[in-house]
Amino acid sequence: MKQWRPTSSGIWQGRDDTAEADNARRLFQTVTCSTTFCPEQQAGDIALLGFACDEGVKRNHGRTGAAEAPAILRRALANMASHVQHARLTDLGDICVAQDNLEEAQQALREAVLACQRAGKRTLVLGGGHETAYGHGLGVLDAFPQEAVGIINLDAHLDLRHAPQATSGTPFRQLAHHCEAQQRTFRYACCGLSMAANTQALLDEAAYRNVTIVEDLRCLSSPAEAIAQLEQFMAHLDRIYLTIDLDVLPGWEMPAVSAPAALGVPCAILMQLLAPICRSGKLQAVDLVEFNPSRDRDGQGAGVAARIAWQVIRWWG
Ligand SMILES: N=CN[C@@H](CCC(=O)O)C(=O)O
Ligand SMILES: [Mn+2]
Ligand SMILES: [Mn+2]
Repeated sequence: MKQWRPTSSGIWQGRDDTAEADNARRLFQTVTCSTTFCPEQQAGDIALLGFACDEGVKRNHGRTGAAEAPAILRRALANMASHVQHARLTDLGDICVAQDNLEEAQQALREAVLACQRAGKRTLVLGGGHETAYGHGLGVLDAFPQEAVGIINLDAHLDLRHAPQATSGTPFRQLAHHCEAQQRTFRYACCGLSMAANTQALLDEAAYRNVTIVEDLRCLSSPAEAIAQLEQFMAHLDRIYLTIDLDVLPGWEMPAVSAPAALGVPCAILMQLLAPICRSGKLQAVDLVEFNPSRDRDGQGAGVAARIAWQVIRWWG
């Protein structure tokens, strides 16, 4: 796979406490890394993939920098504790974009995800703008052709844009078209949506596609009601693909994105929404997208993003 590269040696590093106790381990000590892309030969329950891509955000007229996210997020995860309950991670490297060819990179991500899922692993993809979701989503749909696969997007934006080419604003419109072509039902929920950040045209498209919308205001005023709405959506699914656009968080908590949210759903509430999704027994794939390290402040955003990823891994185990 020409778009593939292994993770640089030296990324998974941290503080070594094992002289204190054998179980005083951190993720850098329990992750397995591979120098070739062979998911079926790797131990581990969760395949970690990076999508090193700026092209989707660039085409969507946003602030680029998301291509650096996989490396920065791995570094931020490396020093976090690895408990016995954790699902085990295997790092299967990055998919990169060659010569601005986003479509080719999304296809490479789709194939990599499918290979991981077929090898019995769940997939955790870090990086890129939300164009990551087209490749990741296709891979998950391919892996379970006969099952009801639902997408839960934690995001201020619907990303159902109509555009002449793929961007970070189009992935769910593209997945809807894919489902149509395959005569599959498109099952999509967007949670944390800001009405102020989505045009009437996008809301009309969402209504036409029967999208479940949980507004940011609902998440803030009544997390329990937001969870009930998500549980109703999940009840009809066999598998869940969860995609976390970090601009769902408030800008003060997550400055490191292309489009920081004025209001947003704070991490503490987001965790309450994540718990039932992660514990549903249906969660098959997760990604964290739109993280832009060049806009971070003192590593704050990286820390928040890594904590969310860590929590998913913990609850997934
Ligand atoms: N990934 C999607 N991003 C948003 C960006 C919004 C903005 O730049 O304000 C979108 O396309 O709607
Ligand atoms: Mn998005
Ligand atoms: Mn967004």
